[in-house]
Formats: sequence, structure tokens, C-alpha cells
Amino acid sequence: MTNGRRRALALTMGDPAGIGPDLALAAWTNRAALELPPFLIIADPAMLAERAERLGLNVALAVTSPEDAAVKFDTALPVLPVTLAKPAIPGTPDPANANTIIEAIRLGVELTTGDRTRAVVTNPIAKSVLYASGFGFPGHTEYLAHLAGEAAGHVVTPVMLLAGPELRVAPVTIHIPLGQVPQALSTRAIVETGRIMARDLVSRFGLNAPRLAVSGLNPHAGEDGALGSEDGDIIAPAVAELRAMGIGAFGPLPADTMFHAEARESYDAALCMYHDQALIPAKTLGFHDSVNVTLGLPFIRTSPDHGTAFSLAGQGVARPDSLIAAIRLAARMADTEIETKTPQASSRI
Ligand SMILES: NC(=O)C1=CN([C@@H]2O[C@H](COP(=O)(O)OP(=O)(O)OC[C@H]3O[C@@H](n4cnc5c(N)ncnc54)[C@H](O)[C@@H]3O)[C@@H](O)[C@H]2O)C=CC1
Ligand SMILES: NCC(=O)COP(=O)(O)O
Repeated sequence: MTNGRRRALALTMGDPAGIGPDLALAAWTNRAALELPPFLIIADPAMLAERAERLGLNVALAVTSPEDAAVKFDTALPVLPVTLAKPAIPGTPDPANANTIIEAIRLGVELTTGDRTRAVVTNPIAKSVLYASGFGFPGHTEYLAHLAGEAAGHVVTPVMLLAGPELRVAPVTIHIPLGQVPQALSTRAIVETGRIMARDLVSRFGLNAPRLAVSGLNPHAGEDGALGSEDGDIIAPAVAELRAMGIGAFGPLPADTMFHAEARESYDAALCMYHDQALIPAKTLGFHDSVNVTLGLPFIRTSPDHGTAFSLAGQGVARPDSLIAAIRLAARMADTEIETKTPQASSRI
């Protein structure tokens, strides 16, 4: 492919009982007004046709190859077909469809690593539905790293970055129970997460010398050890190590005071210790315009920041904004990669 910009993005269907199909259909319907880059959806065409009818959307579907998707995108929604085991009922997830949901993700990665699509954009999956069918990964993030590691022949460490206009933030530990967080934290894990963030914020977001604000774990970042020892024993040495590597990291900062507007001026991204410490400020500041990005992979992956919202599926009330932001960001990251090595100033997303 000579012109990478004419390749389509690979969009996975997510859980077909959730809002993913609704959002994809809405995004395609508004493609011209929103000037969206072309995307190909990996989904069951019968499910898409049924959902479009239910939503009253007039969407032409074109089963097509990834190579033809960008050309077809103006007149029809390009579909790479997969087949569901059972018809999808909006709002009622069915573990019988888990294998197809997972296969759509795997195909998106295969197409993108094979240079047939530009990036992977994933629609939400319900983790518990996939666990019920034996899926052995906590979420997309870990599954994508597994697929990348298999292809590369070495372990790939993923970093979950939530990127919005007001805040970029990544947790060191991701999908683990809160009670396991202190044991899972190590200086090495924090340094590795910070290193990947700093590297990818340059190569994929076009930032120059990103500043990383590192949170503490305990109230008041441990209050000099009186409220917990991890801040001083594990996190502070990680910050020192990152700085010794030439990365503009600082902290550990009390997590409760590092997200207000003036504090956010002092950094390009925040590095937090666990899922909710990072995702609560991200979703509070920008639920509809933040994007979940997996850093550390050899390909680009974005996703809306929200989940399957089963109660909204098939009703035409789910907002497609975060998926649209994810589609746009994936294309922008792919452009930045093409123009690479010439870091440019970027707005905060
Ligand atoms: N990337 C992914 O695949 C993600 C998947 N999930 C999964 O989603 C499932 C449901 O998780 P919840 O915690 O309920 O989060 P959720 O994001 O699905 O819903 C949280 C609240 O936000 C509303 N909401 C979500 N998306 C919306 C949209 N586009 N427009 C308007 N309102 C919207 C929902 O109606 C609900 O009130 C879980 O199984 C979880 O594992 C959650 C986050 C990300
Ligand atoms: N809360 C964020 C989330 O669950 C996203 O997970 P993933 O499926 O993108 O790994």
C-alpha cells in the first residue's frame, strides 16, 4: 500500500448486545459531516442490518476486502464478515457469541499488523460475558498485548492510556482487584510504564519531551511514611529512575490534588497506580470525548472510554462521541507515525 492514509481503520463490533453496533452505524451515517477517516467494521452483516433497521437508520452495507474498504466507505459501510453463533438481542449478552467477539478482535490485529488496515479501533466488550466462555484475559488491553507478544516472540507490556482534551492518564496496574494493588506495584513496573508512556507520547502523539506527573498510592502520598510506605519505598525511587533516564517525571504527588485545572497545566500526562485512580478523573473530566489507547503495542489501538451500556443498546440514545473521538485519534496517531521523527505540537488528546 503506497498511500497509508487511504487504508481503512479496522473497527471491531464489540459485544453485539451492547451499544457498539449502534455507535458504528451512527458514526458511519454522519461520516461526511464529521469528515471521518474511512473504517471497516468486523461484524456479522445480518446483525448490523437488523440493528440499523431497529434504529431507523438507512445504512447500506458492503461486504468487502480491507483493500477496497476506503473506496467503498463514501457510499456504504464496509464490512468484513464474521458470523455470530446466535442472533444478538440488544441488552441481552450471550456467551454463545463470545468466540465471534474475540475473533473480530484477533482479525483486527491481524489486518493491522499485516498492513492491510491502519489501526485497530475496538468497540466495548463485557468482560464477564467473555470470562463466562473461558476468555483468559482481563480485557482487550491484555489480550492485544498477548497477540502482539505471540507475533514478536517476546513479552509485550501494554499501557492503558485514557486520553481526552483535559487530561491524559495511565494506571500502572490495570484490571486487578484493589486489594492486590500494593503487592503488584514495583519500582520496575512504574519505571516500565513511565518509559513506554514517554516514548509513545513522542512517537504517537507528537509530543516533545513529555512531562509525567506520578501519583502516590496512599493518602497524601504517604504523609512521610505515616500513612503508608509504598510512596517512599517504591514510587519515589521509580520517579528518580525515570528522571535519570532523561524523562521529565515528578512526584509522587497526592492523588487527590493532582487533577485540578491549575495542577494539570504542569504535566502532559499523569501516571497513576491503579485503575480507578486514573479512570475516575479521566471519565469525570471527559466521559464523552476521552479515548482509551493502548500504548506499548507494535500497532495502534484506540477504543471509546465507556463500556457496553447494555441498557441503551438498540434504542438510539447512546452517544457516539467517544467512538468518534477514538476513530479520529487512531487516524491522527497513524498520521503522526507516518510523519514520524518530526514531532509536532499537539492538542491534548
Ligand atoms: N473497552 C471496553 O471494552 C470496555 C468495556 N467495559 C465493560 O462494559 C460493561 C459495562 O460496564 P459499566 O461499568 O456499566 O460501564 P458503561 O460505560 O457501559 O456504562 C456506564 C454508564 O454510562 C452510560 N453510558 C455508557 N456509554 C454511553 C454512551 N455512549 N452514551 C450515553 N451513555 C453512556 C451507561 O448507560 C451507564 O449509565 C462491563 O462489562 C465492562 O467490562 C467497560 C469499559 C470499557
Ligand atoms: N475501564 C477500562 C476498560 O475496562 C477498558 O479495558 P480494555 O478492554 O480496553 O482492556
